[in-house]
Amino acid sequence: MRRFASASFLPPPATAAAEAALRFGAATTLVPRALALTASTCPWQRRHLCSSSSAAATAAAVEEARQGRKQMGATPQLYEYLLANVREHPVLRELREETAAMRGSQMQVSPAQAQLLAMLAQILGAQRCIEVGVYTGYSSLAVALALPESGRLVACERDERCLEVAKKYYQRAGVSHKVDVKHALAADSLKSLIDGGEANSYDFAFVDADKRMYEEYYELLLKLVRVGGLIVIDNVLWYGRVADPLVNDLKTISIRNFNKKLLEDNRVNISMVSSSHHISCLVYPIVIHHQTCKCKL
Ligand SMILES: C[S@@+](CC[C@H](N)C(=O)[O-])C[C@H]1O[C@@H](n2cnc3c(N)ncnc32)[C@H](O)[C@@H]1O
Repeated sequence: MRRFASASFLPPPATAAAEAALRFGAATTLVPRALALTASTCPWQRRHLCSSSSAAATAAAVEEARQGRKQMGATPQLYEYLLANVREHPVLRELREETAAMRGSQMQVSPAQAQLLAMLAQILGAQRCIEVGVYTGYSSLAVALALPESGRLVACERDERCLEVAKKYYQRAGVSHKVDVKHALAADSLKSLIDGGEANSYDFAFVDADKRMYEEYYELLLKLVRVGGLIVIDNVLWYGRVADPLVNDLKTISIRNFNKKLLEDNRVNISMVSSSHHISCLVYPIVIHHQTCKCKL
């Protein structure tokens, strides 16, 4: 039995022309073989927070997040360029702007990451998705927008106030009917899905919540995601800390152990992505309906 596990994401955008193009049509292609992607990437936000990080580096990273330069490894100039070249739905942009003023805004995936998540779901032909760790909804909204009308995204989050923001933007973007919000501890929500007979019925999952629970989420998601589906796991490089033998806090150790487990787990195929902005470009051809398409290709 093979599944894929992969991880992480992205930044925002920009042009009006690009905005209109963001609604992905229903994907129709299913992965032909039983594969599971397990990979993850380091969040752009805290790229300077590697082991040897000084207080100054930390402050720089915080300032960077505050300003929205959330692309790991990107200079301000490169980040601006990324923003100008990533398609971001206008409602995603509004959500990103509202979230920027909120506590924890550095947790939000970047627009480029969200774009990659949405494309992965689209390539998979995903109909049924799960997100663990919604925050204010940026990544979940990006995936929901990419799902067909009949698609469903189970959005697991424990923080009610964050969910209020997320739900507002699901509605604004016209995708509320696709999102099943689970306000509870994510592990409990995932267990409920399994108990409800939904094992092996999901195509795609994104994990972006408490790091010390990754192994448990992974095992639960392996039950829920079908063979040939994809599990994307954020933050597996933990801003470089996993590679620093001098860093041994509990979260870092958990992620290190989790990565080792994935490496040795022959139930899945894995791909560890070191930084989304190192990916040159993924282009997924779509059917264009000339009367309605406003895409600038
Ligand atoms: C990194 S943020 C998610 C960011 C989100 N993917 C986005 O793009 O905006 C992590 C979220 O996980 C939630 N979380 C942490 N532990 C959780 C748990 N045990 N159950 C449910 N949600 C949890 C936090 O409340 C937080 O909102």
